[in-house]
Amino acid sequence: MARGNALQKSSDIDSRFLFLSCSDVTEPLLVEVDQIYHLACPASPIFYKYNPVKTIKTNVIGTLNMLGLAKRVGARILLTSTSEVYGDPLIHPQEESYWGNVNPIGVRSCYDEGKRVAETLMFDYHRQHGIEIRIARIFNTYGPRMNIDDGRVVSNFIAQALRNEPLTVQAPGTQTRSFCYVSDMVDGLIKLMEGENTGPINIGNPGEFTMIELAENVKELINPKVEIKMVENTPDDPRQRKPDISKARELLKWEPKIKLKDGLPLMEEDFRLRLGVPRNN
Ligand SMILES: O=C(O)[C@H]1O[C@H](OP(=O)(O)OP(=O)(O)OC[C@H]2O[C@@H](n3ccc(=O)[nH]c3=O)[C@H](O)[C@@H]2O)[C@H](O)[C@@H](O)[C@@H]1O
Repeated sequence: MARGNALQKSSDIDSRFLFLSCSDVTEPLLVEVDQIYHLACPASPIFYKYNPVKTIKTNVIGTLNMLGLAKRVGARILLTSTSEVYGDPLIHPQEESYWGNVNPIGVRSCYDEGKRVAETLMFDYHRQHGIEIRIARIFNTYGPRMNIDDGRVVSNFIAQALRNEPLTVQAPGTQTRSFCYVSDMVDGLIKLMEGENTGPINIGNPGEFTMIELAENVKELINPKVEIKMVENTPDDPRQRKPDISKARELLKWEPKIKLKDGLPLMEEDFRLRLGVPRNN
């Protein structure tokens, strides 16, 4: 639990949590904490590309501020890095020793290179100041309570199927992703924080799907009549992505439990409620 100035208790959410009003990781944060989960920065490409300067500030200045806080109070800090540090990967599946294939000046760089700098800062503070660090490389994650208009592929397809709108597969549709259910992800992050390994450690589900396969799965599950439409893609979209999770299995004794075919209906239920589309519609 955090204590400090600018604290505001939330009455409508779990009483174990306190929300910090005026909190922005690009500003110094004066609180007392034992552990820091540094999750900051939007992860949806639409959102992180909307204000790329703010995205890279969050990754660089935000990480410096969180490391400064960790140093001042002696806290352990976990950074949620990303599979995007591997860029458009030339080895498959991706293991942590791979240095990646990233465009340093592309439209995704604010996020990809931002997270790469964040990893560098974590290790520099660890080596120079002895800060206890943990780095997770998160692969695509989905689940209930995701923003309906988040813009990422799983939420897009589910919302489109429920609204009876075409599922927008970005060309060529053969690009792959590996989707991890949110409760598996949270479990992996807590195990990493509580364990003895700095990482980086891949946390993700190695089940790999093309975007056409994902669209077909969603169509079959939610709306067999919906159209699948090929649309233009955005620059630098990685062509393949699948985590090698040997390290997570061995060092954290963690592996995902929920397969995509079991996780999608849980997300569908939540989206139906929020979009007001009952099952018999
Ligand atoms: O979900 C995540 O956790 C990841 O989301 C993004 O990575 P990306 O894989 O590009 O996420 P999406 O926007 O969901 O795209 C995945 C694939 O689906 C395709 N897509 C997306 C949206 C859509 O409507 N249709 C569609 O075919 C994209 O072209 C891409 O190939 C972030 O950049 C990652 O850091 C983050 O870890």
